[in-house]
Amino acid sequence: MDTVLIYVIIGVAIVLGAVGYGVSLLRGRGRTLERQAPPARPGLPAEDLDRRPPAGPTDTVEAPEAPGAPAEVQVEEPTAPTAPEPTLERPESARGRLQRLRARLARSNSSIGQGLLALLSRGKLDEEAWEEVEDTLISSDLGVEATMELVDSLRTRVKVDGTTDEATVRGWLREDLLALVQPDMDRRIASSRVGDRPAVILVVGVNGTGKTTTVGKLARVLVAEDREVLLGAADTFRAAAADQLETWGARVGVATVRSDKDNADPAAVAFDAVKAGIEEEVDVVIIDTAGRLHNKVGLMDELGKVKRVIEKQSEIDEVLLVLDATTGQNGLQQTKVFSEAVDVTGIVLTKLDGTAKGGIVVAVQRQLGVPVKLVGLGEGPDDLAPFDPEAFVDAIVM
Ligand SMILES: Nc1nc2c(ncn2[C@@H]2O[C@H](COP(=O)(O)OP(=O)(O)OP(=O)(O)O)[C@@H](O)[C@H]2O)c(=O)[nH]1
Repeated sequence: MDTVLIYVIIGVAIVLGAVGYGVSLLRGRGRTLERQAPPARPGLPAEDLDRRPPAGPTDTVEAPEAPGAPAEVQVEEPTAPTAPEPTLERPESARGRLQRLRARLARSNSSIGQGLLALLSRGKLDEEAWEEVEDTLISSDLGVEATMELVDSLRTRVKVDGTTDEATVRGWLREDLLALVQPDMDRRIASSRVGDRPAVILVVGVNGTGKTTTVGKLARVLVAEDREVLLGAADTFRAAAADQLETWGARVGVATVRSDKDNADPAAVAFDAVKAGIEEEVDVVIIDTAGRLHNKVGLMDELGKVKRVIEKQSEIDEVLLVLDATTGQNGLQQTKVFSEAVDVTGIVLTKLDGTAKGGIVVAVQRQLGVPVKLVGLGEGPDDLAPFDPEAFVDAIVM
């Protein structure tokens, strides 16, 4: 009986040993298969090819010749999976943007210019004709005061010179319009470090005017000028605004300081953004704010707090007010409240591509006493241009 038991134990031991060996073989094979699987290659768009390091020759290992085996077997060494390289866009440089967008400007404003030239070049300019000139200018949102100035100047010139030659009239119109646009205003944007801190730009305006988009586009303008930029998502009212801003920034390698909480305190986000900008020694911090503020008191309170909190660490170098050109004179009324809450230093006039009322440039500068510094001429990422009075007037009268 004992002998039988011993044989059984020996038999079980042999079977277990064989099973264990088999399992270890399978495991080892599994590992080999994993290692050999080719790593997924991250796809890189064509324009990014120049950023890749030059590819080295493929490592090939010659297998020892085995009887009956093919002459040469190439075994590809598995390459370590590489993290996908961020593909950064190269924004268009600021110079020449308005020239590129001139056609859009001309398309929206040509009715003013052509209408005026047609009227002014008429043989005889009677009272009725001058009234039509006035109406055309007022309907372009130029404002009554500026319209009167322009018409008075043109009437005097026509009277003194006695000509209605089209080229001459065009020249006068160009000169007078340019004077109204005030070409001498300083339209530079504060975007360089001031001493040992970054420049700070606060962007304000009614909701839907294009603030977040403008902050994103402005970051691109500044990146193209080789500035190091940091964004602050202090529009905590609209949940998607921070994501939107972050996406704009990521496209050109610009970081965004934001809060993960909905309805976080915008002043706290603005504070953190400026703090990070100082620590990281960037050139400029741009802060987006919310526009949906129910009343004047709410607006004053919130923007006032954002401003005060930022100023605990740094001066604010630029307050850009974003205004939708298609809202015309009504939009202007709304913006007055903003200029009372913070000292606006420049205007961004968006959606100028969608209106035939380019006169709003003159009206807004007169009303707020600050220059239009940037104009939005489309939804494309590089459709924001520094405002150039001459190019603007040329697009109207040419
Ligand atoms: N055609 C045109 N559309 C523009 C321009 N600028 C902005 N937009 C569009 O305007 C819309 C509103 O832009 P946002 O940047 O979201 O507006 P916002 O002021 O940040 O809005 P809130 O966050 O709600 O305050 C978007 O569809 C933009 O693409 C422009 O210059 N031309």
